[in-house]
Order: sequence, then C-alpha cells, then structure tokens
Amino acid sequence: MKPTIVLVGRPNVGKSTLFNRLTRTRDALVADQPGLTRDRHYGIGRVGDRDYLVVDTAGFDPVAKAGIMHEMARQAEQAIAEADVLLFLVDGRAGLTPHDEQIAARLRRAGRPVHLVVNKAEGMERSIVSADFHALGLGAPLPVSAAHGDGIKQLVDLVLADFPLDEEPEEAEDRGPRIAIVGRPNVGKSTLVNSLLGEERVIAFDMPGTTRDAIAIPFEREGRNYTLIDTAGLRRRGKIFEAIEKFSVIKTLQAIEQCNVVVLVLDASQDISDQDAHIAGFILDSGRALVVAVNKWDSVDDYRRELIKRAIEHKLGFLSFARFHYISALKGAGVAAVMKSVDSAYAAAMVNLPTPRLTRTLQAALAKQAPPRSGMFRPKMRYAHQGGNNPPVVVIHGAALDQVPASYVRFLERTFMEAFKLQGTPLRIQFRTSHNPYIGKD
Ligand SMILES: Nc1nc2c(ncn2[C@@H]2O[C@H](COP(=O)(O)OP(=O)(O)OP(=O)(O)O)[C@@H](O)[C@H]2O)c(=O)[nH]1
Ligand SMILES: Nc1nc2c(ncn2[C@@H]2O[C@H](COP(=O)(O)OP(=O)(O)OP(=O)(O)O)[C@@H](O)[C@H]2O)c(=O)[nH]1
Repeated sequence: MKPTIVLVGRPNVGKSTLFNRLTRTRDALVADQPGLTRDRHYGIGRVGDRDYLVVDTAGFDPVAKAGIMHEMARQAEQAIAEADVLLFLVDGRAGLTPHDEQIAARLRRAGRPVHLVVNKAEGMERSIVSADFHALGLGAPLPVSAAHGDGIKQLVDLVLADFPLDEEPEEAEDRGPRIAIVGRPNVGKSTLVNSLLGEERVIAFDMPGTTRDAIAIPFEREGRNYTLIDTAGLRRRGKIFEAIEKFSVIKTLQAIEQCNVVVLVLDASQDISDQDAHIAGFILDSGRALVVAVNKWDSVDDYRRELIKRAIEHKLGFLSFARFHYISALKGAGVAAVMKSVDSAYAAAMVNLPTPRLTRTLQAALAKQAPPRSGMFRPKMRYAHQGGNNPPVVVIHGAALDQVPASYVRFLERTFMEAFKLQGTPLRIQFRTSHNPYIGKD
C-alpha cells in the first residue's frame, strides 16, 4: 500500500507548489484529456522508486477565517487522521510565526510522524534558514525549495524510509481480478457490494492486521474468482456488508491503486458532480481498467435518463474507453452485466501484445498519418514493444520523440486499442529516443 503524505502549513508557505512538485511525474504520464479536471488536493506521485499519495490541506485551512487552530476544517482533520506522514511546511524567508506555533501544537497531538520542512530555502545557508525553527521542537528542520526542486528527493527518501516499498501483490493461485467499487457518498456502493456478495460464496474474510491494510474480500461468482478491495470501510453484520466509516478520498485512491478493475458508481437520480469528475480523474490517472455503473436507474423517468446520459458524455467524456451500464443495485438489475464487463476489462488490461503485430500496427498508423514536424525536428518512430500491463503500455523507439504532440499520442493510443480490440482499459504510450534513453520513462 502506498504511504500517504499530508502537507500542512499556514497559507502561502508553498504547500500547493510542493504538491505540484510531488505529483508532477505522474500527471505527465497521461496526455491531457479534454474535460479532465484534476483535484489539486489529492494526487499520486513518485520520486525515485518511491510511490506515495499526497494530500494538500490548502484551501480548507480555516485558520485565517476562524482564527482558531482547534477549528481546523473537517477535511483537513480527516486527512491528518488518515496520514502516514505529516509534512509541516514553514516559510524560511518569513521565519517563525505564532501561527506556525499553533499548527505545531496541533500536530504534536496527531499521533503521526511529523517532519518539519523549511521551504523557500534556495540560495540560503542551511543552518541560517533553519535556525528559528528548532524552537518548534519537531526535530531537525529540513530545508527545501519547492519552487526549484532542491532537496525534494532527499526529503521523500527520508520521510518514507520506514515504509516498505510498494510491491505488486502476487497473482498467485489465480485469485482473479481485484475489484474496487468507488463513488461519492450515497450513490449505492454498499448496496452494489451486497448485491454482488449476497448470494455468492465469500471464501474467507479476514479483518486487516493493521489499520494501514485494506480489506480484501475474496468471493466466487459463476465459477470465477474475484477479490473485492474495500474502499468504504465495510464491515460485515450477519450476511450484510455495511459502511462504517465516512467517505474518504484517501481510501478511495488507495483502493484504486490496489485493484485491477475499478467499478465507478454514479447516481442517476443526482447530477454529475465535481466530486464524481474528480474521482473519474483519479481513475484515469491510475491507468486502471474501468467499468461504469450508473445506479438507481429504477428511480428515474425517461426524460431524466436522457439528461443524465448527456451529462455523462459532456462531463466524463474522457472515460469513453470504459463500458457503461445502467443498473439498479437495489433490485439487482444489470449487476451480472457489470461483472461480464469486469471480466472483459480485466482481460484487456492483462493482454499480451506480440512485438511483430505492434510494430506492424505502428507502421500502418504512421502510413495513415505521420507525426507533425516540430521546428527542425521530425519525430521518427521505428518499432514498438509491450512495456507492461494494467494498463497495457506500448513502448515506441525512435528519434526526436519528445517532440510528439499530445493529440498524436491520443491518435496512437486509439489506433492500438482498436487494432487489438481492447475495451475497458486505457492504453499508454511511452517513447524511447535513442540518444536519450530516459525520455518517456517514468
Ligand atoms: N522563493 C520561493 N518561493 C516559493 C517557493 N515555493 C513557493 N513559493 C511561492 O510562495 C507563494 C505561495 O505558494 P503556494 O504554493 O501557493 O502556497 P500555499 O501554502 O499552497 O498557499 P495557500 O494555498 O494559501 O495555502 C507563491 O508565490 C509561490 O511562488 C520556493 O521554494 N521558493
Ligand atoms: N432507487 C434506488 N435506490 C438505491 C439503489 N441503490 C442504492 N439505493 C439507495 O441509495 C441509498 C445509499 O445507498 P448506499 O449503498 O448506502 O450508498 P453508498 O454509496 O454505500 O453510501 P456511503 O456509505 O455513504 O458511501 C440507500 O438508501 C439505498 O437504498 C438503486 O439501485 N435504486
């Protein structure tokens, strides 16, 4: 499981600058999609070989408005409660302020490791920029420059040193697809889980060993194995699973990261909200296979059905790689079809793409439409091979490939997906330019 780093600090110390710095590599993997808006408070990042989730508590810092530290906004409090590591940012140019001291007092009670990060330290003597902040009693201050990127790798290595590297769960003994059922509060996730598990054989159901573990519920359906990764803090009461915790963006992100196939649940009786779009954005960034279940279809009339279909097209157009199902979790209608799509999305995500066919497909695409010249450069693509699964990655070798525009990358993605009939999974293109082997690597 990826550790969660939560950024805390008074306004203007550079939290969002650090957040952007910590999540940049991941964002760059996904070509900008029309309509995609990212939630700039929650992200997935990687520095060196360390993966993590990062949360910026900016925007819901209530201190300026309320003036009282112990009235921190609920969301910031929830993020602090769910953090593995807290980064407390202060401003090395402004020096120590009373507001910093109040936040420090709160964080000391958080029961989480806190690291004191002194930002805006570029061009300054380490010992001088840090001097003030020893008084906070939070250990040695760590000077960085979020804007320039100084000290960031050392920071991540240090704060995550005690967490095990995230390893892919082994695919041992054919446990089948790992599924995460996600969606904003009240869309019907628990109802869908119960409809799925109600009559099925739940093979073994262990409570997690530690609070950091997610709950995995293995079950069997029509002779096939699945594992449900819990997002909602599900607990079993008798035969029924119910949510015991309030909605958590962090848990949602964790579950998306740990699964193979996401089932995104939307509520047809409500409008598509920003929260739906943000969750959809996380799913796109993650590269996971996806099935969309538009729930409560039983409760809406034809007019509303038409409306919601159009709203989905408009706001979630970037999910068009996925199959959509219009279901009633309450009545069990459409649930079997959702599971069929889960199977085919999983198969597509795990597909094996032979090199000769990939290269032939690439050549056909180039013949149909060559990549545009960019200044002095004409990108040259020579051959392709598969670089990974879930999502399938196609690695293309050639020259001047850093000059390929996002629109052409999307054209290539579509071409490969159609050629190999991949449905339900995104596909990623990575470029390797011969004279610079690092371009396109993550
Ligand atoms: N010199 C310098 N300026 C920085 C650095 N990081 C951020 N800044 C500047 O500090 C200001 C505040 O940065 P933000 O990232 O918006 O700060 P924040 O903590 O997210 O602020 P809120 O959104 O108000 O909570 C901006 O003008 C940044 O350009 C840095 O490393 N060095
Ligand atoms: N009409 C109708 N109502 C549904 C359907 N599915 C769920 N509901 C109702 O929607 C409400 C919310 O359902 P839950 O399953 O608790 O939703 P959830 O997404 O798990 O909610 P949280 O636990 O808050 O995350 C309940 O009152 C359900 O009975 C459906 O298919 N049709």
